[in-house]
Amino acid sequence: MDILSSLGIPLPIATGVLAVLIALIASMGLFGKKNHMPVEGRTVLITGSSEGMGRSAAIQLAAKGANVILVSRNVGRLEEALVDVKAAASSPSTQRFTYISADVSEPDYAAAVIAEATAWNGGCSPDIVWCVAGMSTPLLWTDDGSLSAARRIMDVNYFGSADMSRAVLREWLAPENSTGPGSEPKHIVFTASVLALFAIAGYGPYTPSKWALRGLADTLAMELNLYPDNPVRVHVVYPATITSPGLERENQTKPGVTRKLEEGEPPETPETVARRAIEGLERGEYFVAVSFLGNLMRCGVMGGSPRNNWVLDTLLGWIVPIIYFFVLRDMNGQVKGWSKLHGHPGNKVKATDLSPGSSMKSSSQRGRPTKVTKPAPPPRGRAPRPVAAHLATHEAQVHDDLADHLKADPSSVFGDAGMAADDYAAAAAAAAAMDTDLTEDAHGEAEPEADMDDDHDHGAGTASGLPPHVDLATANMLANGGASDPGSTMSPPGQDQLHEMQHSLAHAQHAHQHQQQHQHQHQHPHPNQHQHQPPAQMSTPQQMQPAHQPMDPSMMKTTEELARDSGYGELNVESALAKRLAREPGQRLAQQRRPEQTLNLGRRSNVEALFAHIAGEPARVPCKNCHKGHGPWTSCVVVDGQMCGSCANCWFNASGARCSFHETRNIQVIPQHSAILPATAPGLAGSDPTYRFSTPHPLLQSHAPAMGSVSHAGTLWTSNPVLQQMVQRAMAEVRAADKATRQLIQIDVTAKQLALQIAEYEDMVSSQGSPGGQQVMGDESGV
Ligand SMILES: NC(=O)C1=CN([C@@H]2O[C@H](COP(=O)(O)OP(=O)(O)OC[C@H]3O[C@@H](n4cnc5c(N)ncnc54)[C@H](OP(=O)(O)O)[C@@H]3O)[C@@H](O)[C@H]2O)C=CC1
Ligand SMILES: CCCCCCCCCCCCCCCC(=O)[C@@H](N)CO
Repeated sequence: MDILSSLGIPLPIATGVLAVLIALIASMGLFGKKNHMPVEGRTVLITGSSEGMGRSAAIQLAAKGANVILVSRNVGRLEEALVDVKAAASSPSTQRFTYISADVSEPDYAAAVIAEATAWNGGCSPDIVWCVAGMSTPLLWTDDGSLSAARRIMDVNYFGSADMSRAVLREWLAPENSTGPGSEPKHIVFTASVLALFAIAGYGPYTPSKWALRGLADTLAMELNLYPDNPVRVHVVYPATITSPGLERENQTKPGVTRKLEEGEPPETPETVARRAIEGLERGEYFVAVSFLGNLMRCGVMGGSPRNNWVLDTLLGWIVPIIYFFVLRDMNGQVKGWSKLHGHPGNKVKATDLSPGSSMKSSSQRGRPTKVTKPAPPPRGRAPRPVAAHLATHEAQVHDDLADHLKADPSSVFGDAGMAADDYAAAAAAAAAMDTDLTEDAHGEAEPEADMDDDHDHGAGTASGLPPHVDLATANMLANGGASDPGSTMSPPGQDQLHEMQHSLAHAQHAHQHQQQHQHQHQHPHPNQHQHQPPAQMSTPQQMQPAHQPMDPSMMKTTEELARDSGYGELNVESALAKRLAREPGQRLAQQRRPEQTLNLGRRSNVEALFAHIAGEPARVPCKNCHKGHGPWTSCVVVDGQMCGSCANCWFNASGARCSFHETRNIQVIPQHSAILPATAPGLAGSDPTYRFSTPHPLLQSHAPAMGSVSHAGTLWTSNPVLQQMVQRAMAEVRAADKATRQLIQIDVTAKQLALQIAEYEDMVSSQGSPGGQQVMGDESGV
């Protein structure tokens, strides 16, 4: 009831609602004995079941005795999910499980999937089909890319489910498949969202796709009466926020105001949502809401839809408009308040506009490139929100994976390299613009996106839509490891020269390495890692004040090596995050609380957890679970910006959702973009030791935003082992270098210094009027 009282809803109404709710629960007890959707021995096909709620539903239905067919695109993740689903089976000897890789957005994909499923199932079509596959790219409606996002989302969320329902209904409803009026019904389940019951600002590209599902379901609910001999039930599930990989992805583009508005309904884990959804299906509900507010919202929209319970739904339906009077007043007030506080959304760079390194400028400047930052044609319209990349990266990467059966990990696309959606857009643009020799990781994301552009109109929002200053800045970051600030980028000639110098330096170093291939491997940043280096990587001593531990290069071990030293042999390093961490300098040996315990390192996320434990930074105050002595290892370690903020211990064997550091537990502190983290966030920083918004070191200040791209924003390098390692690595590199290499390093350092000075000068010019060109506090925190 918290939300109600906080919304100022009078007590009598709240009490009335409560009374009806109690009646509702009681009536469920009275009417709810029969299981309307038994699954034991039956076959369930679930789309979108490799991750998130779909995966949890598959596991729980397996535990209830169902045979399960998983459907999604990424084979690697399907295989992983299949292992967990099999492990949950209640009678493993008789239950059967498989997966089918398919893209639900492909026109006419479903008939083939149903045919394959039917063949696998001994000629019988699945008894229950649950369409869960979905995606979301929250944006303001006038943002760049929102329309192409809407089309894409409609293809996945609506047509993906519509096609599947049609394919399976053509099977189920065929005359030769009649089973008689009394037979156990088949079930087609759609997955919508509470947003299909109550819309909030910022979900324009998404909400209609879910409303459309409601329309289709109502249609089918009536149409299915045409087939009394082929009983089929249709259902729609309405989750609110689910702490899934999908949520992490959508948060990359979510407008600040949207985050604020959705705080009213607390996030739930995929397991909880799946469990409540299944309970509702078993009760025989048509519209399945999985929370109290969800149920209220459901009763508020019933219109001509079939009711779960005519009496209660109607009673609640009378009350809900009164509640909405207050809710809408409050929410519209919040939106107006937001606009008062933050100004016209188009007049400033929103959180997601910020490429790493750009800083919030004074309001007169926001989003408007200056002469210096704008060397080529002006950007179109308002400050661009390069979102097409968000759409394209995860998605295109999966396409790519499917094509060559790579087991890459798109779920960590945004997290793994520490690059946000925007960075990928910029990276792609930069790649196109400069024909840069991007490192592997960047290729992985940038190229498929280019492919996507052929099919969709995303390209307009990315490569061509981005103002050149972003392209160049990001290209610079990619090329030299991040020493640039898009808000203050050098002019193209300077950039080009620097780039060339670096290019030749890289070549020379490479050649040199070939000549003397020896102990270099530990000191030399891996080519992939190079782009993740915070900007100060090769800075001069007066900038970096190297850590005073003298370092023996041969002492430095990678995380993977330390994992082996800790007794974990044979590791399957598959996910992008694991790959990255494996190469990073290890910080510690992993010490198990129970050394006799054998950890399941066949699971990719567990390898990530192990590596994170070795490479990460110890939390100042352990999370609640570690404090209680849970988790495999003896210390509480986090890798900034990874694993949804949860610690390595909690990430092990779970999604970390229970970790008290988990970002969705503390939604206000999730950085929209780490580049705009508030310099100080009293209370927040204090309450969560993993978020340390210390004022950037003065020497790093101008580069702190760029460091956002490597998820170290706001962390003092002196207290950050990764940065320390970087300094040490740089020292080691120089010490180990011979004369020729040292000369090259000297050129590199000088070039970077020059670039820094140009950048700083530009920053100064472009921030005239804003206080010192300093990072202005981010506006997403509500602080
Ligand atoms: N997360 C949330 O806050 C909410 C989510 N929802 C809805 O609930 C459902 C589940 O959400 P969530 O748990 O977050 O899901 P996730 O985003 O975590 O997972 C999505 C699943 O769908 C699959 N998928 C995505 N696109 C396609 C595609 N084109 N073809 C085939 N499979 C695809 C993914 O696998 P792969 O990438 O391998 O294809 C994955 O298995 C979705 O329909 C979502 O819209 C509703 C309310 C809130
Ligand atoms: C009578 C009723 C009272 C209403 C109270 C209003 C509370 C607003 C909650 C909005 C929650 C939005 C969750 C979005 C989930 C989703 O679908 C996306 N995450 C997917 O992208």
